[in-house]
Amino acid sequence: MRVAVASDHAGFCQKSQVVNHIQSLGHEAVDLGPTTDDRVDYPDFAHKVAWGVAEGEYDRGVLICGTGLGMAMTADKVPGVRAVAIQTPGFAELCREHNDANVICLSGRFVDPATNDEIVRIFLTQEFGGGRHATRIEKMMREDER
Ligand SMILES: O=C(CO)[C@H](O)[C@H](O)[C@H](O)COP(=O)(O)O
Repeated sequence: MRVAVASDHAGFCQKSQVVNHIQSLGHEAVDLGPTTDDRVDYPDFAHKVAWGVAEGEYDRGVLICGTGLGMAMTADKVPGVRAVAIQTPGFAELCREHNDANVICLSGRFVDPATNDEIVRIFLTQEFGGGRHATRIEKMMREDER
């Protein structure tokens, strides 16, 4: 898979590790910035990843900020994107199996790097369950067309 990765200043400390981890899992990771830990506005980076996924340039996206919350709120507004803030491996599994998430947003301030690595691994390996979940995703995504 081709995976876009970006952060703000609060997630910058974990971004390189996440990029390296994605590559070690056999995927292509594209770092969309920032290049320093200078203070930035997370929507600028959430938009880069979310639009890249929405337009098919990337298969998945990973965003990292302080909490993951602002990144998720921003990315999820882009049509075609299903972005969620994830803090545990269990939620990572379910956001793929039940919700077919295509962007996850990690916390660089409240979740340790090893846990985020495991979250990313699950995000890139867990399949969508389909069936009853597909019906719900169809209903969810209809809002993007209104
Ligand atoms: O999700 C976020 C905002 O909802 C992020 O945690 C940001 O990284 C955070 O807001 C940055 O805060 P700062 O005080 O500007 O470092």
